[in-house]
Parts: sequence; structure tokens; C-alpha cells
Amino acid sequence: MFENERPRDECGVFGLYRHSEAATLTYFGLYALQHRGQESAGICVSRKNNKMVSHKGMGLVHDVFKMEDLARIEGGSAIGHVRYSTTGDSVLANAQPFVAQHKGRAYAVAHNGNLVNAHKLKQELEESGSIFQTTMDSEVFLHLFVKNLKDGNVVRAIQRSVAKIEGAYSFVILTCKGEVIGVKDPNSFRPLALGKINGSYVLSSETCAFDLVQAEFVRELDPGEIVIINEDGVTSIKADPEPKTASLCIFEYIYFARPDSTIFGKNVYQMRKAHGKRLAQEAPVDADFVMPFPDSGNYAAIGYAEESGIPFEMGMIRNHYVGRSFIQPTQSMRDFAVRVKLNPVRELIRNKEIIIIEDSIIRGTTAMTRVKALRDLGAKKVHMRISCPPHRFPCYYGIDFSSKGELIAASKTEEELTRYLGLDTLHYLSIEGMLEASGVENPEDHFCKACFDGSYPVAFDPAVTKCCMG
Ligand SMILES: O=P(O)(O)OC[C@H]1O[C@H](OP(=O)(O)OP(=O)(O)O)[C@H](O)[C@@H]1O
Ligand SMILES: NC(=O)CC[C@H](N)C(=O)O
Ligand code: SF4
Repeated sequence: MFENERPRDECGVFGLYRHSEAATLTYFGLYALQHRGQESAGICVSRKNNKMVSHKGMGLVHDVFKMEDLARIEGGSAIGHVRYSTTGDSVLANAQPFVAQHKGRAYAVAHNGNLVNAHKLKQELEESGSIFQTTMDSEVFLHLFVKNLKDGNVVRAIQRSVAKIEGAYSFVILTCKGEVIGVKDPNSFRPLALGKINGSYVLSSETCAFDLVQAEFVRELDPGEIVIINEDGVTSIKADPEPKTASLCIFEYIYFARPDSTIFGKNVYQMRKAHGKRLAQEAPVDADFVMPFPDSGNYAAIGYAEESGIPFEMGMIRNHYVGRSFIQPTQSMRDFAVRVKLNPVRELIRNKEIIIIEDSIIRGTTAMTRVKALRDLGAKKVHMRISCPPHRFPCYYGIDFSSKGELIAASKTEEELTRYLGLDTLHYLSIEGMLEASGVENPEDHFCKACFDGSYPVAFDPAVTKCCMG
């Protein structure tokens, strides 16, 4: 894991029920979700006679799809996926949607999340004769699904299959009849929303994709809900019994989701700003200006500046032609990659006291090299404030930092980190501050925050690694 030693983005899913431009709109949907996965992209479209066509490739959405690819698969219902791997290698065979044929019928699934018992289930399935085509956790679901499809009842087969899997899943499923089905795990780790477009329905990881395709937001799926979109409209089947406590990934707000999206009932921009305001209350310090490490730090920095009354400056400029995460094999190349991404505005920095707002520190590469750059330009004092608590524990639910050794805050105290990063002062947002500023009732029963406090909502086998399915 962690070749680039940075948190990797995670997957985005999109689905659209019967539309003359289903493939093109799904392409635009994936474009809007690109920040969730930059490894591979794919679209799968239903056809008459229980068939499907798909187009998948490694890389970014605009590299994978040419206009002629979309024209070739246009029409029907469509589902799409942008991937960043959490289980299984980054190879074309693992690009999603994953498609399977069963008794002359095709089914496809696009998955955001991570199944913590996939390894065990795969062993059981192989014992009973299943042959796997990929090394992804997501494939296990489709094997269970076809095994449970004996009487041809798709919804019952989904219900029986989700009863077996554990962990995080927001699935978008396409059946050979063109039905589009959304499924959310009972903990609701990852977002998934329903929208309406020209009398048809659409599903997306984030609402920013609805804005792009001009769909109207209807609602988010509930924990454990299955939504079936077909010629009868939308049918919802609630989990039985209904889940009591959700564990929505709070790190979606801090880093992953786009600020123009509304997830889990709250706008991401406003949540980040509220975290920044709280950070200003918890860790005030005097300075000439507040500046973010863009992009994800921008919104908490606005909140910090507003609350503290200290001016806001964009002291560091982000190169927009570099992705969020990019794999570099050596430390010197990683340092170079961060230099490409973030460059200081030198005229602003000399002799100034600065407060940097950063959304998170994972390995510390960004903070280390960019603080040094500010020092080299003559900054008088450099304070850093982080708009989330220290990352001390790995994530097993769909974010790819699954090894404690890579998390710099797992082995260093705040004081040690201050020295290591060359800062005058460093403060993280407290766990209580993060939860209280979120503005939800009973946040302890609402969010997953396991990477900060180690209280994991779903049990997992720590021996299971990213490559355990190979
Ligand atoms: O401590 P590190 O290992 O350097 O990781 C943390 C950095 O990585 C992320 O930036 P990223 O480029 O992924 O996304 P962004 O442009 O949305 O901030 C995050 O916002 C931090 O800046
Ligand atoms: N980040 C994700 O949501 C990844 C989905 C799935 N576990 C995969 O590795 O493809
Ligand atoms: S462990 Fe952290 S990143 Fe993973 S789901 Fe929980 S809050 Fe999100």
C-alpha cells in the first residue's frame, strides 16, 4: 500500500436509468467525481437482449473516453465508476464497473467502499467452485448475488448478499433489463444520493455531479437502504431491522468530498469553514495573515480568518494541472511532486508571521517541504493549524491509508512534530471540537472517526491487507 505515501482519493459511482444520452451524462457525472478516484474509469450500458456494453481504461476520465467511445455505447441505462484502489492492484482488470454474465444475463456493479470480510468470503466461494476474474473485494458481491439469484428475484438476491458482506459499500448496480439499483451499507460510511433528470432518475456519490448534468437533487439514501429504479419509478426497500447508529465517514467532510457537494445532509464547504472557526477558537495565535495549503485547506482557512479577524491571503498557489494524488516512487520525487503542486507567492512571505491552515497531515511530505519553502523565503514565524485531529489509526473502510507506520502522527507527539516540521507552533482540531462544530445532534452516534481515536464501528481482521485477494 501507499506507494505515494499520501491519502489516496477513493471511488466515485454514478448511475442513470434509461436516457437517450445515458453514456454521455454518466461521463459528465464521472468528470464531476474525478476527485474521488484517478486510477481508472469505466462506464457500462444496458442493451436489448439482456446484454451490456462497457468501456473502461486506466487514467483520468477525459483520457479514458473519446467521443467515439461514448457514441459506441450510447443509450439504455448506464452506470459508471472512477477508482482508487483499496483492495486489489491498480490494473485494468480491476477497473470498474465489474461485469458478470450468468445464464445469458449480464449484471454490473460499481462500488465505493471496502468490504472487510471479502477475503474470507472469497475463500468460501472458491471452495464451492467460483472462479475470480479480479483481485478486488467488490467482485465478491457479484458472486454472492448470482448464487442468490436462483428464483430470479434480483432484489431478494441483493438482500441475501448484503446480509453476508461486512464493511463499507455504496453500490450502484445495473441489471440486464436496464434497472439501476443503489445500495448503501447499514453504517452509511460513504455518501450516495438520488436525483431526477428529465423524468428519469440518477444516482451519484456526490451532489456536485447532479449540478453538472442538471439533475435535481431528490434525497440521499438512508443507511441500509436499497433503491430500485425501473419502469415503475423508484422503489425503496429499507434494511430490516433498520440500523440504529450510522457511522458516516467524517473524513469525507475534511478532505475527500468536493466543497460544492452536500453529503450526509450538510454542505462540505460550510462544514470545513465551521471546523476552521472552531480551530481559531481552540488555537488562537497572532500573525500577519492566515493562508491555506490549497485546495482542501482553503475552506477551513476562510473560517479561521473570519473567526480570528486576521486577514486571509492565498500565500501558496496550487498548480491545477496536477492531480490530488500522484504516485512517485522515491522520496526525492515525492518532494519534487509537492513542489510542482504548491508554490509560494514570494513577495507575500518575507518578514511575515504566518498561520498555515491545512486540512490534514498524513505522512507529512506536504507540510515538511512547504514549510521549509516559506522559511527559505524569509517568513519570520510559521504557525500551523490542522482542521482535523491527528491521524493515528489506519482506515479499513475505503480510504487507502491502511498502515499505521505511514501515519506521521501515530509515532510523534505534537511537540515532536512541531520541531520535525520546522514550525513555531502546531495545533490540531480536537475530536470534541470537530464533532461539536459539525452541528449534528449526538455526533458520537453519527460519525465514524476511527482514524482519529481507533474506535472502529465494524470489526475487521488486521491481517487482511490491500493485496490479500491476489
Ligand atoms: O501529509 P501528506 O502525506 O503530504 O498528505 C496530506 C496532504 O495531502 C492532501 O492534499 P492533496 O494534494 O491530496 O489534495 P488537495 O489538493 O485537495 O488538498 C491534503 O490536503 C494534504 O495537503
Ligand atoms: N476506494 C474505493 O471505494 C475502492 C472500491 C474497491 N474496494 C476497490 O478497491 O476497487
Ligand atoms: S476510519 Fe477515518 S477515513 Fe476511514 S471511514 Fe472512518 S472516519 Fe473515514
